Amino acid sequence: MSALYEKIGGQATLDKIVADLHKRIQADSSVNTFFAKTDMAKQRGHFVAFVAQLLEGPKQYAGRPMDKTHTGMNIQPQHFDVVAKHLSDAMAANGVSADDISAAMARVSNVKAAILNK
Ligand code: HEM
Repeated sequence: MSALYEKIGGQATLDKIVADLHKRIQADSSVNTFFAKTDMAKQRGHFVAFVAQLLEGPKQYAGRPMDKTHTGMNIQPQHFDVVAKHLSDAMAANGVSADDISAAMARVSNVKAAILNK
């Protein structure tokens, strides 16, 4: 079990963070068009599993790799930054400390290259 995954409150907190993140994304016209045809309930499950794994929690992500998932979307750095900011705000809103948010976001930035310009 990872210190970080446990520290932020484990699965229960992560579920809340990702639900909150999706609300923020859907309310933001600079990124919500990307998700127009997405089944958000299904995507939420995948995202929770992926982020749990990223934080060294249980290995349960069984979705597609990041480059394949985002193929054809032509995601630009500004889109990535908007989604990353919503994720960081969602963590803060759910009681994650500033230090833990920084550590989590450093891991999220590791997947940036796999997601951009695909
Ligand atoms: C912040 C880092 C990001 C991570 C860790 C991430 C992770 C994921 C994961 C795990 C999935 C589900 C994969 C699957 O269904 O097999 C997914 C799907 C998706 N992502 Fe990302 N993503 C990120 C950033 C973004 C950004 C910036 C955008 C666009 C602004 C985006 C757009 C999408 C869309 C539209 C889908 C759904 C595809 C579909 O409907 O099948 N993602 N992402």
